[in-house]
Amino acid sequence: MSNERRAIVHSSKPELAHAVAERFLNKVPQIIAEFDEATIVLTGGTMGQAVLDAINSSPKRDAVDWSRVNFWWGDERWLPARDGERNDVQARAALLDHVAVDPERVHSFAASDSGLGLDDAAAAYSHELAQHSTRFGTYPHFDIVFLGVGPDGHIASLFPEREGIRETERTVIAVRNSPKPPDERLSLTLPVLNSSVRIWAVVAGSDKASALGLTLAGASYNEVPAAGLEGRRKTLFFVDSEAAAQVPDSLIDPGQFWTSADSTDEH
Ligand SMILES: O=C(O)[C@H](O)[C@@H](O)[C@H](O)[C@H](O)COP(=O)(O)O
Repeated sequence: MSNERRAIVHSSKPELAHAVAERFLNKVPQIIAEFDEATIVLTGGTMGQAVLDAINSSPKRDAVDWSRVNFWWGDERWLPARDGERNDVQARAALLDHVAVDPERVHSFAASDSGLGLDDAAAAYSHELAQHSTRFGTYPHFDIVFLGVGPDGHIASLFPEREGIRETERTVIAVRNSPKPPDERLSLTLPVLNSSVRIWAVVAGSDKASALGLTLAGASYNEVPAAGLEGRRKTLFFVDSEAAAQVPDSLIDPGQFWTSADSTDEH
């Protein structure tokens, strides 16, 4: 199957969040029907949370058998377990606390008050991934990886011109001196993110236009980490019109400027 990579443009941030939520709510039941479970990697950041909020407010929310959904995170901020800036705390507040998830299927990174050091926390998550790996792998099969993209092109906690973005052996890294606060973070590495069947990057705002343009024009991933994204089947950049300002026309989905009513299309 060919690997597709393209941008799907929505007119505003709320439209964008709503459309991605609807797509998710159509896709996940199909995945569960076929494989008996669905495995999702969540992201931090404003659009990641906006999508979870939109999923939570959708009338289709309760049509999903949430007890069959496995949740992992692409990255985490190294903060205490209850800190409101943690990605998992935000995701729980936006969605996971409102649906009947199976707690054993929700895989948070360790917190800074867990008693583990940062490197041990990275090793622990790596171990947890391996425990749920497919037959030959060191991490699970992922159906959908959600990501945000920073103004510098970072994804998860993989930043431009840092070692982490070039890591190919480890599945999880500890990040220190992060350009985006907090200073310390944990992140899946690019090969793990790219192992997903689908990558859905959700990107909004004019401050992301340059990074997104470079990403889709094929910049080096060392300089623009998002340019290294390549899911096994589809790599979709769901964007608002401000973020799309520098994307070459040929890479914009022909159904561009979809309204939410059009977004039930399934790929
Ligand atoms: O923990 C985090 O901060 C992230 O996972 C990070 O990679 C984020 O997704 C981007 O920085 C985009 O964030 P915004 O959507 O808030 O710009």
